[in-house]
Amino acid sequence: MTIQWFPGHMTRAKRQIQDKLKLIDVVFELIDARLPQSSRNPMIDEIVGPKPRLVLLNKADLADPEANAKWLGWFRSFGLEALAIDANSGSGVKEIPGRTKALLSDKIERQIAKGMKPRAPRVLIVGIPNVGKSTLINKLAGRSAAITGDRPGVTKGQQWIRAGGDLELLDTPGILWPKFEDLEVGFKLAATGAIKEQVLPIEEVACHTLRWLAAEYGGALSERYGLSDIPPSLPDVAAAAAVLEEIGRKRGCLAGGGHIDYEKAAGVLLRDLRSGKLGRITLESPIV
Ligand SMILES: Nc1nc2c(ncn2[C@@H]2O[C@H](COP(=O)(O)OP(=O)(O)OP(=O)(O)O)[C@@H](O)[C@H]2O)c(=O)[nH]1
Repeated sequence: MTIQWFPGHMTRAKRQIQDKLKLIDVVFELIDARLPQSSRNPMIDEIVGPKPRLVLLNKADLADPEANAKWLGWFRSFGLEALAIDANSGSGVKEIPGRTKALLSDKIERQIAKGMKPRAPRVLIVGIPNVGKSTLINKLAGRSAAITGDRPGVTKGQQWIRAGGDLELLDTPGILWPKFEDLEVGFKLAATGAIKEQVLPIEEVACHTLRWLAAEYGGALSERYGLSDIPPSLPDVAAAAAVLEEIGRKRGCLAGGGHIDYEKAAGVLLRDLRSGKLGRITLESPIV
């Protein structure tokens, strides 16, 4: 589902999350490991405020392992606890309850000092559409998933999900808008499937993607499509279109009259990127 974000929607989304923050102990900020910058909400610090937060780089299985390590270091340098996970397979997910408790250790110690039995931390998962929020909820809940019923103060219809004995999750995650501030960000979000490709012309999305890929992963491109060496810098969209044409030719994406069907070629490239067939790829590096 692609949401059309207008200022009114953004204000409402922000307000809904801030209402839920009153009920929880910790926020899991889910971002796409392939686009840790562009898949973040630009107002996230303001929205979450001082509430403890765990940043989860999801889809880490599709992202470049070296880049994952760099990004984790980058988040930690800003004092944010961060983990790389794959909510689909569950890799890294087991570490989440322990990290959550570590984040809340002061609060837990205070409860113990008062003779209280520390309760399971209450969690809200937030992130942009399609980043894997529902997949993570299901994975965390696993077979021990149990809806614990309405509690006072919880929005009508909203429930807590018990994840093992360790966490309680609000069943409806907070949906945030991504960073739309420039067209390049839009192209990256479309390339990874975070926004529907119909929003932007697919050939343009593919050409922009080829420019990023050539810079960092030219070898993977040449290998996958049997292309001769691609220069690391494709100076403009026309140069990228020439590479797309070559991919189309190699893959038999033909329109009438022996012409290349660019739309088809773009579809091949983007499907390969999203499914990991081009290898593990991250489309942006931390700015240091
Ligand atoms: N490869 C990979 N795919 C993932 C991972 N997590 C989620 N996905 C896939 O990403 C897609 C979106 O996942 P969802 O859990 O529906 O995402 P969501 O954030 O709940 O989406 P909305 O309901 O649109 O807000 C699904 O096809 C998942 O299978 C992951 O860690 N790795």
